[in-house]
Amino acid sequence: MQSNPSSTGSESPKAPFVSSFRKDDPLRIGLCGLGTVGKAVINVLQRNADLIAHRAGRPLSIINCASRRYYETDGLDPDIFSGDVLASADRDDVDVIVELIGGTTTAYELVRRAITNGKHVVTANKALLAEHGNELFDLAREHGVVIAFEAAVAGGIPIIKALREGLAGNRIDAIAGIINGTGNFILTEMQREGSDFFDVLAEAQARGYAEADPTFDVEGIDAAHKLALMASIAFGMPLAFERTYTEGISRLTPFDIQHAAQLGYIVKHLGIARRHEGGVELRVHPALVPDWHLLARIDGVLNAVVVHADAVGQTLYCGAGAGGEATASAVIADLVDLARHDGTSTPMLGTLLSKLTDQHCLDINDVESAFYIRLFARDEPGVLASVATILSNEGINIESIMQKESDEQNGLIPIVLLTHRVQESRMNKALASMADLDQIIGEPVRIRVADLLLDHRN
Ligand SMILES: NC(=O)c1ccc[n+]([C@@H]2O[C@H](COP(=O)([O-])OP(=O)(O)OC[C@H]3O[C@@H](n4cnc5c(N)ncnc54)[C@H](O)[C@@H]3O)[C@@H](O)[C@H]2O)c1
Ligand SMILES: N[C@@H](CCO)C(=O)O
Ligand code: NA
Repeated sequence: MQSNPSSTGSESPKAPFVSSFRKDDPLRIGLCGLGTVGKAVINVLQRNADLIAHRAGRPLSIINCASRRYYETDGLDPDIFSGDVLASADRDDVDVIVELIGGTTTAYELVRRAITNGKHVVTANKALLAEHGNELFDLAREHGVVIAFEAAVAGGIPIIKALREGLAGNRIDAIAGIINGTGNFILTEMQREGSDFFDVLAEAQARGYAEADPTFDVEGIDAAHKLALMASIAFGMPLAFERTYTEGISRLTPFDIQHAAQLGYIVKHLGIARRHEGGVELRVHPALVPDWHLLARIDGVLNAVVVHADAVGQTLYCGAGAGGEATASAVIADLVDLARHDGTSTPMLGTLLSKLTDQHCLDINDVESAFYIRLFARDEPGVLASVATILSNEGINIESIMQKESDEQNGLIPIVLLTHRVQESRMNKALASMADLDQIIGEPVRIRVADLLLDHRN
């Protein structure tokens, strides 16, 4: 593969890797990891070989494939298979390593080794990039190669290309999205069928949506990985995964999902990144989305990202956020980019790495939201008045309140209320005071109401 160090925007500070073959020769791929995504990459590359070669201007050829196990059904010549992924990075005949093994240990070693050997890397591994990206992107820059990662964020949706290239003329003010397919699949089933959390998780795993460690999906870590990557491009800042506020869906109950629906809201798990005067807000958590909003209608494994930008306004990107072929679509798009040109002319994070500027990340306690609150109270007079007094003492206005019939089994009354916007620290104080009331049983539940800056009412 030929690199052009003088191309505008190049991140290569030193002599780039120049391979021995001409532009019309195949792009030589070392595919590492033959799981859900790896197998799908093979399938799609084989099925659409001619049209991909036409578009790329040359064939894309897997010349080496490494994974723990090989199956005949993987559809590859067994002669190109090896059990040693790290050895793929040392081969002289490989131009690009496609890292689809996942995790942050061997994958980290593999990617470092590929880069130091002058190979481009295409990866779907958001955990690796969110945790080690600042170092790995720098390493790639030093060696004149790129790390391409469209598949790492929102699966098949071309959101990285949209943020980095399509919106390059805009100041991006906010991003809000459903960016974990497993989580959205679980919430959709809980909402529609009142299904049990763990049954739905098992189905998402069987369909190949979930991470090797599904805690990453259900505790919001995977979404935070993806949000950090998008925020870096949108705001021109280094990756700030460790400063992203992260809360998952594992404590949501069908009770709250159904009560939110009665109030006109659908519970979704959102990643939100927003620019403020004094910094940025990076947060991942469940949120109530008004049922008329487009994001409320994104169901199952679908992902959707809304971007708010100064020139274009709001744009919405929607599609399959997980699954083999959908993710393979994004992996192959990156490979086609590399086959067409060397890729080093587009900054990997949309801004030259040397020009990225760190931003202050707001503490979640300083962020303002409206809240859904649910309490279980003893069926005694005065409890509503006590709750209202606590809220009023913190300057919190109530938007609406629902007091339900007492539950026949435990004799407790569910109280569900919506508040106006308030700083999170004040809400936390109010919740602590409510929990201290004798009549309140168990921990109060609070879910933020999404403030999406949008009005897609239709
Ligand atoms: N599945 C999805 O929908 C999806 C979507 C987007 C991104 N991703 C990302 O893509 C990557 C792969 O995901 P997947 O779902 O295909 O995972 P998977 O578990 O199905 O496949 C991983 C493959 O890599 C192999 N492997 C792992 N460690 C290895 C090692 N040390 N040596 C040799 N082989 C090894 C495994 O044997 C397996 O074949 C992950 O980073 C994941 O986060 C997955
Ligand atoms: N486990 C991830 C895969 C796609 O990144 C999800 O469910 O969204
Ligand atoms: Na994508």
